[in-house]
Amino acid sequence: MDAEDIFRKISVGAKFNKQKFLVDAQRCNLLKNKPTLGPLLGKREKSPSPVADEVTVKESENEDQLTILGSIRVSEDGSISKKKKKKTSSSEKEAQMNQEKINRFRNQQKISVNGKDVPKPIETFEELVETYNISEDLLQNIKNAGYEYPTPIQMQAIPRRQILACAPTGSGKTAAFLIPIIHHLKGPRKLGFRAVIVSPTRELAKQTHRECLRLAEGQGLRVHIISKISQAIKKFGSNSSQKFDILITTPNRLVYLLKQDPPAISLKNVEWLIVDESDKLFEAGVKGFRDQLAVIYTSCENPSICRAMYSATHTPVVASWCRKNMHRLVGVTIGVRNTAADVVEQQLLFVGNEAGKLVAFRDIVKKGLTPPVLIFVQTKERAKELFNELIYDGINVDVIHADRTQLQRDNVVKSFRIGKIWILICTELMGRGIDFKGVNLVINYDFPPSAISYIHRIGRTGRAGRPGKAITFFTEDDSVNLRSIAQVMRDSGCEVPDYMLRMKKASKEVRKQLEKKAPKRDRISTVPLHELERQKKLLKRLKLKKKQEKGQSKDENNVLESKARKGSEKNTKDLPKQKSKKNKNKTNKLLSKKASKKLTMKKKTKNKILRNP
Ligand SMILES: Nc1ncnc2c1ncn2[C@@H]1O[C@H](COP(=O)(O)OP(=O)(O)OP(=O)(O)O)[C@@H](O)[C@H]1O
Repeated sequence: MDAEDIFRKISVGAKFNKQKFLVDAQRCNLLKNKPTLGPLLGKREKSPSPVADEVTVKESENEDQLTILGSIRVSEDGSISKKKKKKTSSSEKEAQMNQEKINRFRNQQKISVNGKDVPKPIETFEELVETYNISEDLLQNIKNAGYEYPTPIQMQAIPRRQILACAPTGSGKTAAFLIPIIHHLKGPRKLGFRAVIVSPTRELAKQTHRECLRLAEGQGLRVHIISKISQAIKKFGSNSSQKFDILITTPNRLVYLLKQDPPAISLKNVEWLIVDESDKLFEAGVKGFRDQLAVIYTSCENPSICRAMYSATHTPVVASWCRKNMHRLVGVTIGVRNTAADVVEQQLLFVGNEAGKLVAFRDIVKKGLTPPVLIFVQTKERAKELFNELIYDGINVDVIHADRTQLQRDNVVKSFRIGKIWILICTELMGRGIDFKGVNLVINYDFPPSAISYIHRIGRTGRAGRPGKAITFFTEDDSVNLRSIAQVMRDSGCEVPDYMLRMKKASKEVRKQLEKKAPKRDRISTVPLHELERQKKLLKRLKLKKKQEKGQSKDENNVLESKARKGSEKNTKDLPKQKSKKNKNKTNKLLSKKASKKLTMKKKTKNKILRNP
């Protein structure tokens, strides 16, 4: 048995540092003489890098031996000798054993970490009291929320560190960042905001606000959300009492306040900055918030600030920014990055063409559908069209999109939460973060613009470990992202036809284009086009007629008004001109009183005359 055979036997399943191994292999002349090791060494033709050369020199004193795995050494003649074990102290041994235990636990929970001195994950919430000294009240709030055990992301993220966290949809990321904030702020102060949480939509900000109030109950912390800008300017400005602690906001509103002259809010005492849905907020362009995030980032001047980025999806842009800018960063990933929650049963449904979608949906309804259901479409126009179709089907349906007023949006969300609405048609606006408990089915009526969007959309079901289902309609026009979405499905254990995975990958440019601009689709309507045109014309004519009628009655009113004005002008010749409507009315009342007095006087004198001719 030669060195190579021994190496093969003992290296089954081991991970190698190619660079280091290259050096060792060279030392034993394995590279020159034994080409069979090629695949393990990567591209063999390449000469070792200067770093490798350096290592070769340093390790030259061991030239007669090839170190393969930690404690085993192979001499040139092939015999194995046990490396003299370095004497380890009992405390070192204990530390080693503890680390092994931690690693085993992380493996069980599918937690992977990177960074230096990563804190030990907690196994129970009670541990937070013992190890991190969190208050019994906070622990009680956690329990009152119904959280018995921490989820994997909570296990690893609650111990305070700057963090880049990636964990599946519905896995409890919100509490993972709220609990450490509530604990570390240690009650109210008069320093202005000390924690800022940025969310991409107002709906998500409101939801996080609610969760924060629930977890911070009894702690005295003042948790705010920016509802009305005008109110916020007065409330948080420099003249205010600075009696606020946590702010949950969308980037635009906060930036608006920061850009006032003088700024209507100060972030100088912020100790925590949380960027929720970080990959969304890092997106540049009209749909992204990158510039706004930069303004917020620079306004948080506190040098000991702790920043954390959370999302269910990981993008290299966020990761590289964090690596460059966040000191002692800890990276935490739960499960496999960029996969859908594995509790969601996913299905792709070929519907032929646009008209086929309505047929397919009605078919699903016929077979029986358990509400609540979310239906995603690509634009607000299509959301309105689909709503107009389904409203006549006798289904309890409503729609939410950016064109609806804030009050309407709030009411729809509320109604859907309490079960008043069974089916909610929505756009990408509701794709991220929204936690509707118990959504049974997500229908992607329009194909998602990217695999990332797909993961978030279908993540509205299957939350907190509950099962869920997602059906995605597709037509021949949806081939660009079919492959990547099929891959996401396969990665989370769903069956997909092989041909989808073999499809040609669309170029990055084409995919980006699709993300920026939704593809053109036939309108959603069962009414034939000519009938639709006829209805449109009819509606136009009706509107015009109404306008004309209004105009006519306006003209008539104008004539009457001008007559009345002339009359009153006569009576008010000696009065100063009245400006406001209120004053005008007062004058008219006064005049009419005077007139009626005159009239009664006249009548009285007339009667007198009549009585005493
Ligand atoms: N430890 C826990 N035990 C049980 N349920 C929990 C726990 N932590 C959070 N939850 C519940 O899980 C649900 C999902 O949590 P959350 O909204 O924080 O998910 P998320 O990871 O932020 O999802 P998304 O990526 O979609 O934003 C919520 O209803 C929340 O109340």
